[in-house]
Amino acid sequence: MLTSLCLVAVCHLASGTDIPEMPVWYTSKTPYPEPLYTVYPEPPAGFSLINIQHVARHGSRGLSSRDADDLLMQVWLQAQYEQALTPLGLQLGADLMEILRIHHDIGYGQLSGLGRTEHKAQAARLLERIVDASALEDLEREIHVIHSGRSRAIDSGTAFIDGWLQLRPQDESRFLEPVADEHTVYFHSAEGSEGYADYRRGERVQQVLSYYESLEQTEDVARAIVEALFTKDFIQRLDGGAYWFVALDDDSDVIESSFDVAMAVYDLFSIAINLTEEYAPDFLAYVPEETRMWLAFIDDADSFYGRGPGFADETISFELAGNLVSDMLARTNAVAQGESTEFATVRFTHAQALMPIAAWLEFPDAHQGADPAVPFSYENNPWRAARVAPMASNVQWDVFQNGDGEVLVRVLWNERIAPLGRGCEAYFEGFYRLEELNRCLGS
Ligand SMILES: O=P(O)(O)O[C@H]1[C@H](OP(=O)(O)O)[C@@H](OP(=O)(O)O)[C@H](O)[C@@H](O)[C@H]1OP(=O)(O)O
Repeated sequence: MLTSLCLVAVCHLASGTDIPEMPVWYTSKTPYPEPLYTVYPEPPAGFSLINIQHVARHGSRGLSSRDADDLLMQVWLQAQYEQALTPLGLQLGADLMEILRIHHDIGYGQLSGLGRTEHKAQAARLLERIVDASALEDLEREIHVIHSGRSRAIDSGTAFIDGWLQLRPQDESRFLEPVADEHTVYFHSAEGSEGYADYRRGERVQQVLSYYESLEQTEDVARAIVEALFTKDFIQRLDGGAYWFVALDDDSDVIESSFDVAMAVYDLFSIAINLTEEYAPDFLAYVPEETRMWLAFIDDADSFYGRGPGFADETISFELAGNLVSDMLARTNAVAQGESTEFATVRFTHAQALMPIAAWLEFPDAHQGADPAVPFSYENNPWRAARVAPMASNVQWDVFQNGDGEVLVRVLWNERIAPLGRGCEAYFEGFYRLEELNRCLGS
């Protein structure tokens, strides 16, 4: 009795409600919160694992491009030249030098040591989850590897496979050559995504983001950050247009205001927590406590409209995730019908896929669009990038079949049981009949 109760209790905890708490000012660059429990509900007797469908964001990384570090260094050097640094501002210089050095060593947009660790550990937990599966021992059943084509995604796949082979070296020949497939895992950059690109850069999104930037609270937060670093005269010159700092690698990345400085400081804080294995300095000292929530909110709003649920009256910000779901369904059906010998397909991509698929599948708190007349806020919407798509976030389907050919799919989100939306009826908690998934998720 205790065992079954304990299992039920743990399963409930592993059902997506045991998300480890993290600082409320973490957003899309949150390192992966490993599940507190990895005990899952099992399928009924007679069902055995036949296939796994997996898609994950790359692991923790450095800055995606040379911007916040380079730009802030330019601002700092100008302030130093004008003797316009506060004592904290003086300290910032050494930390900027260190973060620039780290990026020189690992490269911009690259996986960090923590990122590799995250994916190696995910492979180990997946194997632990399916350890009794007889199909795992059928070395003729191949494993497909798909990525976005960008190095951090490719390297995440390599780390995942390394983690897998450390435990099962006999599987080396099962992993097929990794291939890039933008259509299914990088659909916002693939052919046919022009409508999304127009939306992402279009007036509707820019208007709502400009609205947030215009708010008095944004001004107050920016001032609190810059006044801790620079003299008032320097800040007045900065906001008066006296300077125009441009990123060396991309002239669209500029700092020309206190707001730009504040977001750059926040970006460095956000990325430093991805670089713990590189001993990156802690930028939290430069983000006063009273500013953190609002900066996180501004960052989340950009992700929410850019690749999350977006506006409630349209689906353009996430509808292309249907390409990925269709691929997962097609492969599952092919194996169930005996038309494919794949054991698993593992995919490695970006927030641009994991945020939209969470909205498309209508996972809890991941899909509520914003009323066009009432902009997204932390008060009116539960969406948080740190929970929806942290680094290495993932969706996994464990596919089971019995002797009668019936198929059940265990749906996991960030390695926890998660209920699907879109009217999908669960067979029981965490499990869906494949025919139900074809009905509620099929195109
Ligand atoms: O704010 P940055 O420039 O880091 O934004 C990145 C995206 O990172 P995110 O903001 O989603 O944390 C990055 O997604 P990732 O999953 O690869 O980390 C994306 O690839 C990169 O192009 C930037 O997105 P943007 O929409 O081009 O600003």
